[in-house]
Amino acid sequence: MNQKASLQVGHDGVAVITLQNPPVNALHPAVLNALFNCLREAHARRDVKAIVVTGSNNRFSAGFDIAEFAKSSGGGGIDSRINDSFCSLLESGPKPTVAAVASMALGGGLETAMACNARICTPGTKLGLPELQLGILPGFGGTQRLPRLVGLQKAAQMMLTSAPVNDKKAAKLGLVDAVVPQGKLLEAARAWAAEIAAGTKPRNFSLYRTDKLEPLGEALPILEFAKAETQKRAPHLTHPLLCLDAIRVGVEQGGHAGLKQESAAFAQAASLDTHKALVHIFFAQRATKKVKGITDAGLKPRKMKKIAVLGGGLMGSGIATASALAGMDVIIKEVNDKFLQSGLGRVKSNLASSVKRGKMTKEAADAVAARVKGTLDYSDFGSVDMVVEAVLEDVGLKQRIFADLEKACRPDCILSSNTSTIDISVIGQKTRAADRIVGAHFFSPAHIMPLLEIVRTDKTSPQVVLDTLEYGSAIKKTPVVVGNCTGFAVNRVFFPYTQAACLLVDLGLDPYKIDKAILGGFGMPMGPFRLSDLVGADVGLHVGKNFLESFPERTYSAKLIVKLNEAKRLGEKTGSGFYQYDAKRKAKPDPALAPIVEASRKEAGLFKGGKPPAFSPQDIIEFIFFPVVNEGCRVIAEGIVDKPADLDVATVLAMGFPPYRGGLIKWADLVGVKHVAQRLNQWAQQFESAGLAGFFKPCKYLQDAADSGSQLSAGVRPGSKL
Ligand SMILES: C[C@H](O)CC(=O)SCCNC(=O)CCNC(=O)[C@H](O)C(C)(C)COP(=O)(O)OP(=O)(O)OC[C@H]1O[C@@H](n2cnc3c(N)ncnc32)[C@H](O)[C@@H]1OP(=O)(O)O
Repeated sequence: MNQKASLQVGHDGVAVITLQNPPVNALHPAVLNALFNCLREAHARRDVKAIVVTGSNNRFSAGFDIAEFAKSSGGGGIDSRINDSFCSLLESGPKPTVAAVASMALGGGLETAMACNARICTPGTKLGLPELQLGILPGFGGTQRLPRLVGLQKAAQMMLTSAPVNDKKAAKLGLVDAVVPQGKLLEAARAWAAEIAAGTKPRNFSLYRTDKLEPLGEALPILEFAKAETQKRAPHLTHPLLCLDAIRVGVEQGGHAGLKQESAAFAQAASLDTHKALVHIFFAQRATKKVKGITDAGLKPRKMKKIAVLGGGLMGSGIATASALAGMDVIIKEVNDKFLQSGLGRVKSNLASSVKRGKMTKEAADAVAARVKGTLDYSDFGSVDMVVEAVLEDVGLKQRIFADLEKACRPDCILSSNTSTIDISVIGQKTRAADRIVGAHFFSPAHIMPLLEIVRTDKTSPQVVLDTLEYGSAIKKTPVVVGNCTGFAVNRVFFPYTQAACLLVDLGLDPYKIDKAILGGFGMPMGPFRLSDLVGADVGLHVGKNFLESFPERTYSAKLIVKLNEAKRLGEKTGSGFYQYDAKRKAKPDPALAPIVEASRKEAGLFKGGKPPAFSPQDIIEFIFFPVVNEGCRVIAEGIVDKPADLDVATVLAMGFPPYRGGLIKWADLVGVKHVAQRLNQWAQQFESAGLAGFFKPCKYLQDAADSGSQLSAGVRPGSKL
């Protein structure tokens, strides 16, 4: 069995307990059990005077085994009594303990280390309590020991942000007692443990320390402030408040009372859907890199060393920036010197803004910028491994470019397009290079947004998909492989989003009320109308036409967007759209929108005046998102995504769908598939006479899941007919 802990006693009388569970020594219950048994043995043995706890493969531990959370409902079977006893055995057993920490001590890993009487780590180690990211809180005493080791202010910040600290910071804060080179770690930890046993070094008990804790009069306001900030920043989340509460009880009533509160709070947080959703996203995000028929086909990914970007506009310069930041040499090609210089300038200003935000030094930024060269022709293209085309959305232009690229590039060079609306097969129609043509769809701003949609056609070779996956990972994006269709996965799934919102307005609802329900009520970063203003009503109109052409039976042709275009209210870029904007692009409701809304309603003929229909914020959320779920189900059924969870990751990373709701499809499962189907059917019937049944009618995948009681996340069953 790979999940264990082993015990070795040296001539110095120090027992070394090693946690073993590759790759990150996650604390599976079997590992915890073995640790407990090793500890009991070490404490009992006469030849042992002190104990060192460490991890195999130069890593301490990434915390409790998250896969256990996914298996069980509610807390992964963590039993607070056992946790209490293993940590108190580490801290207050007969013999002193020292944690020898390399590489990482996260979550339960750090909590194990904090229960030891001293901690020594290696350079580069990251230490933190990221449990809140998983919808839970520290459950092995972290809420009590961290504040006592580093002070309340810092501890609360570390837990609430889930951000780890590095070895230097940890030493400064007093979280670790020493930092030593990797080769000296065990030796130093053994010596430290022996010295504690000999009484030449103090034996510290984190749970009982008070020297770092702020006095009560200061501590309580710190926690109150943190609570108020959390409620403002994350109004939908309960578990951060449960965490703060456990800290407060410990500060007020002592560490043991705090531990008790922590256990109760942990159990409560673990029973909530937020926890299930966030654990799902944790694994889903890692699984996007595993694609059937691609990553299991025995192929070896090639590393991209030099890439060319066609077009130095907003997207092209962002793609060039991300690639250069990953250490690649980059050529930007433009049509004239003026455009080229502005493209190169954009790369520099992207980097300058990273310097300004303290993300990198000026020297590092200069070195990255030096890797980006400009050109006006194809003479250098023979040396590039991959091209990303990011020119205007014009089929003819793209086809000409790809024909030129076929001549200018090596026959193994990947030819990719960043198009968001054009069929990838059509782009490559004038070449004989269909097997190495692929979509590389970035989201704006390309150097910041974390998602990369990799669009494969039925001709794209598995090797090219694999290499593009490797490129995506290299530039620190989460790559999701999708099939070729209108809108690919993200834009396609989200096309009913604005349409449903416009339909609600035509039914008599106030657009600002709709945005409020989706923003504050649901937790999207912005409502559909604010988003439309950001993207531009002209772009919205163009994309809407694409969908109308591809899916006429289920597209609500929103007049509201047409009317905004007619009024030249295109959104942020023209200073007004659904909202009006000040010089700082701050949005304000605009009374001048009313006649446009009225004209749209008149043309739609769905609202006869009087009182608008009663829609609660929850109704608004469901009316807008259930058609989005329905389209997501079509995308799953058609095999556009490799697995439903890919859609969850894509919607979270590209659209800002709240991760604590699990992504689009997981959310629908948590809400209840039957409920989703029932409401869609109800609206399909209600709006049939207005010709809108198709907009709502559940697709077969969704209806079948509702009828059979299965989850949408389960994916298409082999052999099922959809
Ligand atoms: C009671 C306690 O308070 C509760 C807890 O401890 S909850 C756990 C708290 N710990 C965490 O949240 C840490 C989660 N892990 C991470 O942040 C990152 O994985 C890491 C920083 C450790 C490593 O990152 P990176 O090098 O990019 O590798 P990454 O791909 O993420 O992980 C490597 C593998 O380890 C797995 N893994 C990482 N942490 C894990 C954990 N705690 N449990 C189970 N598996 C874990 C990943 O799923 C991945 O598996 P795969 O190769 O099969 O996809």
